[in-house]
Parts: sequence; C-alpha cells; structure tokens
Amino acid sequence: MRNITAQASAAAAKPAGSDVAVEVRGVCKMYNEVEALRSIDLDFPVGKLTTLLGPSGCGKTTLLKIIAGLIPATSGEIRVNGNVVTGPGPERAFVFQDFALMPWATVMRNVAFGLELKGMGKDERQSIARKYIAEVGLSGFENKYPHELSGGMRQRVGLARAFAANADVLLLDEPFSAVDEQNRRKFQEDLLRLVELEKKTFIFVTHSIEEAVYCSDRIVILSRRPGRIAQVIEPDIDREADPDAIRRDQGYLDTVEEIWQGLKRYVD
Ligand SMILES: Nc1ncnc2c1ncn2[C@@H]1O[C@H](COP(=O)(O)OP(=O)(O)OP(=O)(O)O)[C@@H](O)[C@H]1O
Repeated sequence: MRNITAQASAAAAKPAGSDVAVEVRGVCKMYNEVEALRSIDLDFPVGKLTTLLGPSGCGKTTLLKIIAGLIPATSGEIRVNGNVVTGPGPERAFVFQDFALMPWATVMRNVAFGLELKGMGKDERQSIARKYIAEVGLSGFENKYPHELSGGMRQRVGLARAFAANADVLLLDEPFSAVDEQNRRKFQEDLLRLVELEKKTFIFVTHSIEEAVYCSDRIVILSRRPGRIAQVIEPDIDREADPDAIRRDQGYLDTVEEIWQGLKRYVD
C-alpha cells in the first residue's frame, strides 16, 4: 500500500508515472452559507479507478457533480483532457445513483440513446449498444423495459449507456448502493474487469471501505465537511488473484483496517 497522506497537496495527490485525465485545482464549493468543499487539488490518472471515500456530507457527490459540469465550483477549476470544464461534455458520463433510465424505452434504446442523439444510424448504434449490453452481462435483455429488471440490472444498463456514449471519464455515484450484497460483489468483480477491458478513467463514490479497497487503484479520503483531502492511499492488491482470496489477503485486510481507524473518528 502506498500512503501519500503526509503531503496532501496537489503534488502529493498526483499519481506517479501516469497520464492525467482529470485535474482538480483549488476547488471550493459553497452552498449559500454551507462550505461543502475546501481547496481540493487532485489528479485522476487515465485508465485507473479512483474512489472518493469519506464521512456522510463531506462533499463526495458535490465533487463528482462539479467534475461532471452539472454544478459550478465556487472557485478553482477542473480540466478534463487539458480542457477547462464549463458544463457537461461528451467525454464525461455520469452514472446516477437512481439509474435515470427512460422507463418507456427498452434496454437497447436506453443504451443507444446517446448515439441516437448524435444522429447515428439505427444499425450502427444498435451494434455498438449490443456490444456493451453483452459486456455488462445483459445479453438477452435487449428488449426488456427498466421495470422488468432488478435494481442491479438497471444499474448495468446505466453503465452500458455510459460505455456506448464512449466517454473517457465515468463518474459513478454509489452505483452499488441499491443492490444486495451478493449482487454487489458480482458487480465489483465486473467493474474491475471493465476497468481492465475499457481503459477508461473511473471516478467512484462509495461509503464502503471494503468496496473501495477491493476496487480502487487509488482511494482519496476526504475529511468531514468542509471536505478536504485527508489521505490518498494506493492499495497494493494483486488483482489477478481469485476475488475470494483477495478478500482474505492480509494486505487487503490491513488496508481496510487502517482506513477504518482513520475514518471512525467521524462516526458519532
Ligand atoms: N443543493 C444543495 N444545497 C445546499 N446544501 C447542499 C446541496 N447539496 C449538498 N449540500 C450540502 O453539502 C454538503 C456535501 O453534500 P454531498 O452530497 O456532496 O456530500 P456526500 O459526501 O456525497 O454525502 P453522502 O455521503 O451522505 O452522500 C452536505 O452538508 C450537504 O447537506
């Protein structure tokens, strides 16, 4: 495990030896009188999964929304692929907690919708959508409607839609919170496979320390509100290993424990 807490500055929060997809510089966010985020400096490396972890209300979702361009920072700036963010853009896809699927459209139409908006022909967009529907494990469900799917399956549709739109940066806000424990584990394994396969930059918010350690290349721990970077941890996990073996691995367990020791002071 690489722990780069000591110098939680822009330099410290910079990943070693990799390209940067998203740069966060001096980001502060006020909601009227409420200071949600204070002076966030952070780099998100290309092709890696970075998790934002921290106590409830520390500004994780706020930071994700600012990166998505859904809300503005009060000060500071975000760059994606070197360009300053001024609003949402096609290179970023937000996978919402509540799925945000169109209830009147099939899985196929939901997944292909971004391509339809771009004016792509039906055959081409369906062929792209089919590929990603298969990648998230939903082959055979193309003609189903969201209400015919479980929460976990709807979540997968949301992911497939983000992949089909060919975004470089995927922003996932607690994507597994609405699914049961077994499905959650299966999803985590699928997510790791997709990170490997797709080489996209994933920014992930979770409340689960175990999930963060299992899935992440880097974990950014935010302090209680106003959110500041408290710690950046790079878990040293052999992801080639069997998932059950990883969860029993001493390095994994020690990392979970260390993060818990750091976070438990925030729990009332
Ligand atoms: N639209 C808003 N108007 C006013 N305050 C807000 C708004 N959105 C968020 N906040 C406040 O800003 C702080 C950060 O909220 P945010 O949802 O980003 O935290 P979070 O870390 O994602 O929380 P959780 O872990 O509980 O989901 C909280 O105190 C929240 O109440």
